Amino acid sequence: ILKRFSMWSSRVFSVEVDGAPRYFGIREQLRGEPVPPDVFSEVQKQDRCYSLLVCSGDRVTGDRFHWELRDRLQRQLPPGSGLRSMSSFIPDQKGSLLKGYFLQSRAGNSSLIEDILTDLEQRNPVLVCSYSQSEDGQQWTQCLWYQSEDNPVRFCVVPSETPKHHPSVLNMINSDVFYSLDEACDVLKQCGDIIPETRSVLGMLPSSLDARRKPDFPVIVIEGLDATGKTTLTESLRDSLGATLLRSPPQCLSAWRGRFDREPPLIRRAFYAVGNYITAEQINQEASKSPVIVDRFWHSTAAYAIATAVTGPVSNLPHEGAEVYHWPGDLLQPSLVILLTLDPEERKRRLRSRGLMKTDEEEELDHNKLFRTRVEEAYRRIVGSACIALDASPSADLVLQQALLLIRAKCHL
Ligand SMILES: Nc1ncnc2c1ncn2[C@@H]1O[C@H](COP(=O)(O)OP(=O)(O)O)[C@@H](O)[C@H]1O
Ligand SMILES: Nc1ccn([C@@H]2O[C@H](COP(=O)(O)OP(=O)(O)O)[C@@H](O)[C@H]2O)c(=O)n1
Repeated sequence: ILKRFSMWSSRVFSVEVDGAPRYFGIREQLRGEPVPPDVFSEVQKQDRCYSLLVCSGDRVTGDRFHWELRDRLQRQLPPGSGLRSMSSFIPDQKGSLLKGYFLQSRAGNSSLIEDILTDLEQRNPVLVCSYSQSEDGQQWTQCLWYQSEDNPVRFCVVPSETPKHHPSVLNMINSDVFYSLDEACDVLKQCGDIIPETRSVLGMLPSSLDARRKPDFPVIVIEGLDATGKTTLTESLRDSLGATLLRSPPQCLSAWRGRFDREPPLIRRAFYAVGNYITAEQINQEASKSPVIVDRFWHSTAAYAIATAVTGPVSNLPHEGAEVYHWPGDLLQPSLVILLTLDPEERKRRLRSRGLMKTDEEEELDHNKLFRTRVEEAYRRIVGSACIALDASPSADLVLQQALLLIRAKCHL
């Protein structure tokens, strides 16, 4: 059966299944040489390629398996083989995204890869297809790898149109970014057996949450990348305004933060989302007595989640105004959000001068300019409680003065 197997831009190809195109996006290399412009044209005839997609019906176990699989493949694949993250999706259809990996084995080590795949297939729900090239190099055969040539889908690699939405956007709502407390709690509740700490985290939620109650005093959130000066400014604002200083995630969750930072995005972001709701309740209580200053809140949670889920240039981000940038309907909205902006070199200098251990994410922010640009742009696109950017490069005292001017103008303090 000859099927259209179309290459989309540089790293996505599609196979028409029952007349509908199912796209396969090879996103970024995890090991081996950088992903060539046209991944299939670089494959030598004697090489074998495999697409390996996690199809678990339960998203918590599926996300955790996908997360663990990456480490396992990076450790076990034979030298010389290529490993790249891969997604399969139906263009612009929400919830259609399957995440997985694209393996390329050099001649001679296919059997090693197939031993790994056999073991995986027996233990977990994965869809594995193998790809082989025809002698003339014009055609490819895709088939379920254990069926070898039993059910081949033969196809040609031809250019195809670009779907409107980047695949990572399709499953973002309430998987990478949470828009209600219930959605975030549902994910943590599903983890109860595998991560006992979730019960303690959920136990920190107040019995009644009135997150949307209008606070009596102004609530000012300070946002920004690591080492832009949030801690310094929030502490000075607390002293200058006689305000209460809170942060998200709240102090009561700090014992479990490291544990959830090791989890896949679905679980990690649910943890930070619940943290925002606990902080919102603390804000409500404190803002009945004095102004409240908050160090990070929902912007941090949403901007980092969106920028992590999407790879590549800023143009891959969901478009401005997309649903993904909307403030959760059940979460307190601050009176003002100040986004500290800083030149990357000055930020690195401050990071070094502070000397604290860098988290993986901070490492990523440092050497991955694309990621940093996506975070900064995602911050700016969030609506509901838009950010006002404030240049954090002057001295700490000058930044404080600028922030006080903004607060007095916007919050009449
Ligand atoms: N306006 C500023 N000018 C120079 N250095 C600053 C300024 N604000 C903060 N710093 C220093 O930069 C480092 C990071 O500041 P910090 O407040 O911890 O940032 P964040 O909380 O955003 O990570 C600290 O060593 C701090 O003393
Ligand atoms: N409300 C929040 C706060 C932090 N976070 C996450 O935690 C990271 C910041 O952790 P951090 O320890 O560097 O924060 P600070 O050192 O800036 O306080 C962010 O990059 C987010 O990924 C979040 O998702 N939601």
